[in-house]
Amino acid sequence: MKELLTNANRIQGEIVIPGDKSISHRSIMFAAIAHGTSKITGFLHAEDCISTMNIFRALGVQIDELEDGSVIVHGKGIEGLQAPSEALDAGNSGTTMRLLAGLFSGFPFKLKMIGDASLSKRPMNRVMIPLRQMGASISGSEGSEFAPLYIQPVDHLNAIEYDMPVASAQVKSSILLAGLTAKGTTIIHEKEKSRDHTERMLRQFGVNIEVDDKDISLEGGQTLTASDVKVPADISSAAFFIVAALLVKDSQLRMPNVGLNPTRAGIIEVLKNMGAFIETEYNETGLSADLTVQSSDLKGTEFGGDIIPTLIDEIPIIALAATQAEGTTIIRDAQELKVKETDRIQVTAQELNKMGANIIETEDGMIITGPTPLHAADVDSHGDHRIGMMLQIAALLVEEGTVNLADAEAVNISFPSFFDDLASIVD
Ligand SMILES: O=C(O)C1=C[C@@H](OP(=O)(O)O)[C@@H](O)[C@H](O)C1
Ligand SMILES: C=C(OP(=O)(O)O)C(=O)O
Repeated sequence: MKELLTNANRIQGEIVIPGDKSISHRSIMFAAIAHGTSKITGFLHAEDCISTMNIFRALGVQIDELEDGSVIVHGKGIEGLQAPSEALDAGNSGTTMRLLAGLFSGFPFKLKMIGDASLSKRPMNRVMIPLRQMGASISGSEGSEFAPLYIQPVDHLNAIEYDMPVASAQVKSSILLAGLTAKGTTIIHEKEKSRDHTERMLRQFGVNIEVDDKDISLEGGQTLTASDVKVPADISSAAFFIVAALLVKDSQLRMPNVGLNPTRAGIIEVLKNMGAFIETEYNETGLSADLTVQSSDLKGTEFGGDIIPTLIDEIPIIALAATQAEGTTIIRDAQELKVKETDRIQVTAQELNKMGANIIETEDGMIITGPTPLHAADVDSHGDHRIGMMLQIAALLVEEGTVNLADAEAVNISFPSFFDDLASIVD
């Protein structure tokens, strides 16, 4: 149990948010399968990305971590990777397991991928079904769709044309990475646009990939060329500090260089619709911005549909903001939350309601009525990093008593310095 910070007077100053998790994973993957040496600056040194890094080390790739936090990857090309001597451990990371299932399906050696208890309960048919259509030999534990995953070498993969049944960047990326080693042109049609880091970064590594809004195509057999990657701050991590500064009175917080790729920036739009003061000063790439946030009086809102994939990981912290907003907030079309590290609809409602919130779970989201004062309670992250961080921000609003968090170490999955960074800006 960790005793959380409570009763915050104000939040002031500037905070450097750690690197984007989605981009950090992909920077290691693409640099490892590229020819030549790539330097990654702003890399996220957190458990999920370390799982990805260790997997490529086990495949024979030299990866150096420098003292200034940057990472040098000595790429070997896809054909240069070696068969590992042990099972590859994706830890808690869905991104690692699903993207690499696609990449490894075209490899000439057999592999086993394992994960922790949470990852071993997350659905893998969403990648195994299209990968089998491409000719992959991939199966889950004892005929199930769950990890450990077993991949056997096949003669070759064939490209497919695939209509995505679910909005998921992990599924899209898995198929694209299998498409790299497949014969023919892989074509994907998305119903709702999911984060496009894979498409942008493959292009940066020299891959010819065509993107026409929700239609993507990539020809197999292409090689990657080393490229340096500058990872911006993670909007999904910044989200906790944004909401903290909005909800704690008399606050003003600046966060430099936060990634605001349009396929990830839905939280800014939703919070602004709720009345949030958030200033965005974009840099020249148009994909990241310096953010300034001030305490704001919020009102309830409704959202669903296409915006959901652009803020999927931020829904627990948006739900907390909604508990402090005037009126009702309705979140729809977010059923994907049920298959994250926890069922984030159920756990968000259960844990915040313990503190006095009024959240009703629905099949595909939540109905939240505010504002409700939050009171002390013992709460639990259930091993989910985003739930743990959201509950610490909730605790800042508790005026009396102690809030204890079970399984607080979960924050190490995406944001190891979270508690220390927060303490440095809270009065
Ligand atoms: O591709 C990625 O880096 C991610 C995609 C999303 O998952 P889904 O593809 O399952 O929606 C997101 O929730 C996850 O945190 C990271
Ligand atoms: C869902 C998440 O990650 P992953 O799917 O990679 O485990 C997350 O970080 O919120």
